[in-house]
Amino acid sequence: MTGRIPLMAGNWKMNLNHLEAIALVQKLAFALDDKDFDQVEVAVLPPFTDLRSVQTLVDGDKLRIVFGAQDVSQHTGGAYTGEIAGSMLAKLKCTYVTVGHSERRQYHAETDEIVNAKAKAAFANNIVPILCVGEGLDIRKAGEHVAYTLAQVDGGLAGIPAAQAEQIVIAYEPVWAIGTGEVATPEDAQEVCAAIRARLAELYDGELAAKVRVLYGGSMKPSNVAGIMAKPDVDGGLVGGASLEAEEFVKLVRFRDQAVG
Ligand SMILES: O=C[C@H](O)COP(=O)(O)O
Repeated sequence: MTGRIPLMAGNWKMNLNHLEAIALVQKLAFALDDKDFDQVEVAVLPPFTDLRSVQTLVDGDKLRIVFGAQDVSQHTGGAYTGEIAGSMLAKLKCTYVTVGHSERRQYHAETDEIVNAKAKAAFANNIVPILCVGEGLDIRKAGEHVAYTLAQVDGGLAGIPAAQAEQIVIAYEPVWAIGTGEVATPEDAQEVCAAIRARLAELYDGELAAKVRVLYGGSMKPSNVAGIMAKPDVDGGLVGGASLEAEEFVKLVRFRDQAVG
């Protein structure tokens, strides 16, 4: 984690309405203190319908929690019913947006080309993409997980210049570990996160690779966070289920206080 500030990002997925969103952010703000925020960047990624409420709360109370969206259109605007443009997210002061989450790839047929276009749409609006990559169970069983994940990294970063790539966050999320309770071992997470960093060094250079934060996601919880975060190439977590309860998420932010499971 050399020189990189860990990022703990709560991906709320399709959970919590705007009132529940306000309540959760207030609980997090109450529980976390400056020492936490000095050591870890804390982000929430609520559904689109919550973003304005979260922004108003964060701005009004000058909270150190940052926020972002779970998806962005590859288009800039116009006749794309149901889509949300990057400029709209920028207007709400989103810091981050996830692109290529496995649930988008699986249920919405998002290809690497689309994910790449979405990453570019985010950068065009000064929003940092959290590029999600990771293999399914069949690929892991076949021993192809590193190659498969790196191909997604290549596809997601195609044509993205170094000045933007150095800001990106990459989240390694083995699909078989998402929402299943089946967590990857710290060694599994380290293997792929290190391979992602090595690929960044090949695509760009070592200095850039050393700056980029690579997160792990998949059934991260207080009982396993310390072991995973102890690995040198894991710089944080993209957390689903455990980000919906303030008490759990605060424990993940305070990963240094948790016992190694
Ligand atoms: O984006 C978050 C991941 O999909 C992990 O979700 P999970 O923590 O519920 O397994």
